[in-house]
Amino acid sequence: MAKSVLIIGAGIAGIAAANFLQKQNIQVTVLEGRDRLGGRIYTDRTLGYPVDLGASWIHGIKKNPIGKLAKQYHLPLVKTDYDNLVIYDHNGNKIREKDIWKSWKQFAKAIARVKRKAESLESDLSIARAWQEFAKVEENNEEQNQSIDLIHWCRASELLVETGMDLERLSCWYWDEDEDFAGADYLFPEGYDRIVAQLSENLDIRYQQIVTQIAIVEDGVNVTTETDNFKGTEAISTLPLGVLKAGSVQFLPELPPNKREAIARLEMGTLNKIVLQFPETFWEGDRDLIGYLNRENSAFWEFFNGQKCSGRPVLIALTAGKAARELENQSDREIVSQAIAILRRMFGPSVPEPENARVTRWSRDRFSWGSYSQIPVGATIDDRDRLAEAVGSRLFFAGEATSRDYPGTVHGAYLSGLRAARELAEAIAAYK
Ligand SMILES: Cc1cc2nc3c(=O)[nH]c(=O)nc-3n(C[C@H](O)[C@H](O)[C@H](O)COP(=O)(O)OP(=O)(O)OC[C@H]3O[C@@H](n4cnc5c(N)ncnc54)[C@H](O)[C@@H]3O)c2cc1C
Repeated sequence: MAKSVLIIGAGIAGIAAANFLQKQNIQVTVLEGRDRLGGRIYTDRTLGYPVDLGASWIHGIKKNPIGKLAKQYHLPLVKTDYDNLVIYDHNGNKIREKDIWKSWKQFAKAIARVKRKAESLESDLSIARAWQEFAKVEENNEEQNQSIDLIHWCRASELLVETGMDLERLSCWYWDEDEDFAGADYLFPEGYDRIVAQLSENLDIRYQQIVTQIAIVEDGVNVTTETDNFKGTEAISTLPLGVLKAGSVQFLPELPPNKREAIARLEMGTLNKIVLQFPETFWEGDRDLIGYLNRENSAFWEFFNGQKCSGRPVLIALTAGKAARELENQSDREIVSQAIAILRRMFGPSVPEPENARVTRWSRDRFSWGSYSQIPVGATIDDRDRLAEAVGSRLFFAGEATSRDYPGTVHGAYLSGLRAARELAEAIAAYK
């Protein structure tokens, strides 16, 4: 019987899987709920130039498959460096560089101690609790408020903004269990979506097909969308963890208990971006990152200098975790004015109103319900493997949350798509 595979989701995982299978001469149809490609790779061009509202960076270029694709497709890249950083306090004082590096060292020592101590305990605990018990930072820094604030800034930058998860939820045992590629980080000045566009050439992609049911039947898989029915001999689901958690797609028969439990245990973190385009630059344009010593615990710790990539006077405020989710309840105008208020504390009252702004709300996006998956207390890294397991020989799973080694990244999602496609191809070969 001729094979025809259905792939659910036209993010990088789904497109990677489709591309692989089509090259094996297997007929593939991709079903996508949105009216565009890329999922959490989302390049906005409404400002007249590309701005990535989802993924921006290739994290670690060496041997990174996304770096290889960029080279293969001749896509220009811009190198960035998180260490090229400046930090201001709420009175507009610039922190001395040597104080920043001293705090990074203190933070690195403290978090290593926290992790070591936590791992000697019988059960996992949140980073926030473990930090409180074992960091010993406050005791060592009596009367040194700025130094403590700086260590808290490092913690927020490394843990909160990086994972999008509140430290009260984030697992101390597993938060950094993923692997890294070596080398510098790079941005796509023409937009991250160029990668997905290139990979998806000649694929049969059906847009605005919002999947509501995936049923394994005797001779294949039936997929029902809000408007149509599709029949395949096999299927690959790349539905994000947030969508699986929301339960908006029914599986028939029900997914096995170990997969359902893993879905319930893992969580989505939230990272949002507020893109602010100004008439001109008022910050140090050669810096990559501008930090805010957020003593009052506002939603804002970091502003990324978008000028390096876009050539325009653009700052991108990054907000994460609960503060980011709460901010999503407000209007764009209110969110922007809060970001501007923080910039005025850092750079003074002359900071102008932005000419243009774009605001993301990833935790309310019905096609992802969050930015990327994380391991909270109560879940383990094995839950990612449970998420990745095929159901029988017809239904396969991919997506960033299924990646044990590289979760929450574009390269992890891409590799998961290839892994699921290989599993499917092997299953076909086995019953030929
Ligand atoms: C703000 C932000 C910043 C990030 N920054 C980086 C970064 O700098 N570097 C990096 O490597 N990674 C980054 N990431 C993570 C990266 O974007 C993701 O890990 C990766 O893109 C996930 O790919 P995926 O194919 O697994 O999922 P997705 O891209 O979410 O693809 C899943 C697809 O399924 C579709 N879908 C969902 N529900 C349905 C349905 N019911 N019916 C049909 N289709 C459906 C979705 O629309 C989507 O297109 C960032 C993510 C966010 C949100």
